[in-house]
Amino acid sequence: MNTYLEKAKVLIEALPYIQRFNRKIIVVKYGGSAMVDEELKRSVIQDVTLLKLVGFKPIIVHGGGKEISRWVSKVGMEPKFINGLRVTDKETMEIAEMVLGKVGKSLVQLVEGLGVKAVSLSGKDGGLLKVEKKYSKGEDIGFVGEITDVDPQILYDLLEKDFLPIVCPVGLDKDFNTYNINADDAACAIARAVNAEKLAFLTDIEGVRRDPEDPKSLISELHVKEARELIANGNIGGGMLPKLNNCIDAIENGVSRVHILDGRIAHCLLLEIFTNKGIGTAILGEGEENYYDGK
Ligand SMILES: NC(=[NH2+])NCCC[C@H](N)C(=O)O
Repeated sequence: MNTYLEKAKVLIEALPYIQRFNRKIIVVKYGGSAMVDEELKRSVIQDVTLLKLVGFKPIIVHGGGKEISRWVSKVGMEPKFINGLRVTDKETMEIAEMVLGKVGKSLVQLVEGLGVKAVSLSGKDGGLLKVEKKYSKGEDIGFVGEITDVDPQILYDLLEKDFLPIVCPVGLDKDFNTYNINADDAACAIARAVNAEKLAFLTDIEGVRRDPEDPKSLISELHVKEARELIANGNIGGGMLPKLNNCIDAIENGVSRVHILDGRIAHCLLLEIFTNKGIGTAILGEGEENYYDGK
């Protein structure tokens, strides 16, 4: 096939997806290596901006990457751990909130640079994320919150005005104290609350593996039922387990498809969303077939 035709084929493969996801909400959990490496960062932002410009409604939910730890040690604080979890005392929470705010604005800057209007906010804004204090095996780990309620109105308002919302996982409890939230949990809760068409996690692994030790055992499509079986049989590694549980939770609560993608691959979002085969793991609801037969 001549190369012009080949290029055209790549573009036309995207057509059914552009049609299908037009005006649909796609929540992207942005974290891991893709946040640290400048090249990758640019590629993620280009992808999300492109999704916006072809008519989807992306929402970014981001973590702080390694930036929070970096700033904690920069100000000379000793990180404290309980059960392997960092304790978020008042000072740590203050730094986390500052760093997350700064990360959000740096993403806004990149998106604006590509000609799309973006707004960064935290779960405090507009009462977006309400939390209660979370304990780890009964131990107090400080200002770490579990989401109890989501009010997505602020996101709808921003989307309606054509802004790209960029959310950091900080929320308030019933007494209006500030808490840090796990970014995966925040992305999942937001995707559920807005009935997102898609939720995509950018991670540091190719996707879900059939054998946790074998990088070549990537599962391209996984139905929730099979995902539950893999978990029950102990076939899901420690880091993937909470993610996969989040994926199942999202699918069971109205999100059509969840994607676990390798954020270390440049343009993983475009490769997943605009091709038939994708590059990561797509998790589908019961009885759902692939949309297209790949022809
Ligand atoms: N890992 C996979 N098998 N992905 C398939 C993706 C299909 C389609 N592009 C979608 O976004 O839904």
